[in-house]
Amino acid sequence: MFIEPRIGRKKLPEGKGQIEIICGSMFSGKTEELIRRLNRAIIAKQKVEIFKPSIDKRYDTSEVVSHDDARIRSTPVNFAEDILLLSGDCDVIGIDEVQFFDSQIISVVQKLARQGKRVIMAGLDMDFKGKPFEPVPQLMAIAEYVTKVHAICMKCGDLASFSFRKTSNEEKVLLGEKESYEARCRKCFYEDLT
Ligand SMILES: Nc1ncnc2c1ncn2[C@@H]1O[C@H](COP(=O)(O)OP(=O)(O)O)[C@@H](O)[C@H]1O
Ligand SMILES: Cc1cn([C@H]2C[C@H](O)[C@@H](COP(=O)(O)O)O2)c(=O)[nH]c1=O
Ligand SMILES: [Zn+2]
Repeated sequence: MFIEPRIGRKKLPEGKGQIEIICGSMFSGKTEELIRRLNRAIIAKQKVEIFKPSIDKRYDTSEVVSHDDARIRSTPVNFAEDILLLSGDCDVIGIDEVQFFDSQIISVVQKLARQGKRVIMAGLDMDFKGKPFEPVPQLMAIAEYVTKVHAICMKCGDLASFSFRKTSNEEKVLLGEKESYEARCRKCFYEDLT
């Protein structure tokens, strides 16, 4: 389990922020882990702002919601730059579904960390073809802390790192949950990839 290197009521000094990213396949617990870290920051009475891309309307238009219905308030935004404008003087920033943001997200999170903020993101590291899902690989490179979580393969029960798409749609972005995707291990993913 991720243990915060520091937490408390004092603001991080200017320039001493940090970037954390939680990545993995669908159903691997990224959103649950993001909510867990944000709730602990709220308990520590830190000022927390949470964002998600406004295209993600799966379970709720404003809340961040896990597949198991864990929920936390959030602000939907259209562009990465909106996060800079809306984060104000908060201490901690949470961002879910970070794979759907434009490439500006990289400079945005770097600026926030240099302002002394703790930035915690969750997102898919690979798409339905098993290819890296930009901008997540670049965010992993600049993060101080990278956590990769795993789901359970729906075919064999091993650990899963891939998101298998069950429909023939070839668009990279296709919102969905269990009706359209299932978690798979490497073997079971490539066996059925067309
Ligand atoms: N194949 C699976 N492997 C693991 N958890 C699953 C699976 N299918 C459904 N779940 C549920 O999904 C929850 C994780 O949801 P969530 O945090 O939203 O994942 P993610 O954000 O990575 O898609 C688990 O606690 C579990 O209840
Ligand atoms: C693999 C893959 C997924 N998506 C979509 C499907 C879901 O709406 C989200 C991922 O949600 P989760 O919280 O990680 O379960 O992304 C997509 O658009 N394209 C893909 O290749
Ligand atoms: Zn498998």
